Amino acid sequence: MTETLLEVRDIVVDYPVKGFRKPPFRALGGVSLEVGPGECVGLVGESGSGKTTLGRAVLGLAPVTSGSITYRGREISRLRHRERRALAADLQVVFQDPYTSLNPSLTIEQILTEPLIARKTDKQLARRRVRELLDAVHLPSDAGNRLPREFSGGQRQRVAIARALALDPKLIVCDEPVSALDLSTQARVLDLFKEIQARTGVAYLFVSHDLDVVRYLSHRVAVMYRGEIVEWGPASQVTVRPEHPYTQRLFLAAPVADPAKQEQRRAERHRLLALQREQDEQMEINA
Ligand SMILES: Nc1ncnc2c1ncn2[C@@H]1O[C@H](COP(=O)(O)OP(=O)(O)OP(=O)(O)O)[C@@H](O)[C@H]1O
Repeated sequence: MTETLLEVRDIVVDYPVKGFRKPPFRALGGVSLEVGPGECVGLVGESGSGKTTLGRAVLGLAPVTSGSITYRGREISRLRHRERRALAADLQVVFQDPYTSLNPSLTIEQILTEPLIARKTDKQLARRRVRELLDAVHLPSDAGNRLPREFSGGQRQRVAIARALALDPKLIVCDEPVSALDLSTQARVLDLFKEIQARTGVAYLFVSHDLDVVRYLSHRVAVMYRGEIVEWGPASQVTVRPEHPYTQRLFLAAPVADPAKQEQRRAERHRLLALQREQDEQMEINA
């Protein structure tokens, strides 16, 4: 990748903590990565490692204490509301839960035309665009007249993807977009993400706790642990020959087909995680 679309440099995010004079909670402790045009960067790590926070920081939804986020060379981490709205065509998001991310009282057509109408797109053009979008995510053309509750989880996620695509974005932050779906639906939605990327050249910052998902889609992978990126590089390297001990442990946790091997991995992982916790606790005591 020669050009950089998104560049995150030393981002620190502190969440305020309720309570008198309580110090804020540092969710990201100086994180850097980049995403090239048309690239998929996978973000993996256990629950609480800061993946969602990083995605939210890119979208302007997390309180950035320091560091910079540049999109096509422009600093975007502290934009005003209006400037952020102007950027919405380029930066989009698909959330985890297709059951709560769509307005239940709007038809699919209304959901898909909303961002277009907000950009003053002519009504007829908007209608044509809805048909294109439904086609792009392999939903029938009459889906537009129906409500979200008439669709399965996988179909709803297709609607959410169509909505994200409505304004031809350059980058989509995908926050665990398949983890609420059953396995066979997951595979079909992942194929759709791949197909759309090949056709439109959109880039993804793809957050997932599932290494197989990340391995399948990503060109580069960042591994997060306790608010930091502990390993970053080409997917072929990070997912096949991880160098950082934490990544190696994380990979041991990934499910495998053979139950005996799975059990062996599980025991090994428990041992390593217990060891890690002990070391972390010791470091905290010493600090
Ligand atoms: N709004 C918030 N206020 C305070 N703390 C928060 C907030 N959002 C997240 N955190 C904390 O920041 C840390 C990172 O959370 P984050 O959701 O980014 O992790 P994650 O890796 O995406 O986890 P998961 O996979 O469970 O979603 C966690 O300890 C979490 O409790």
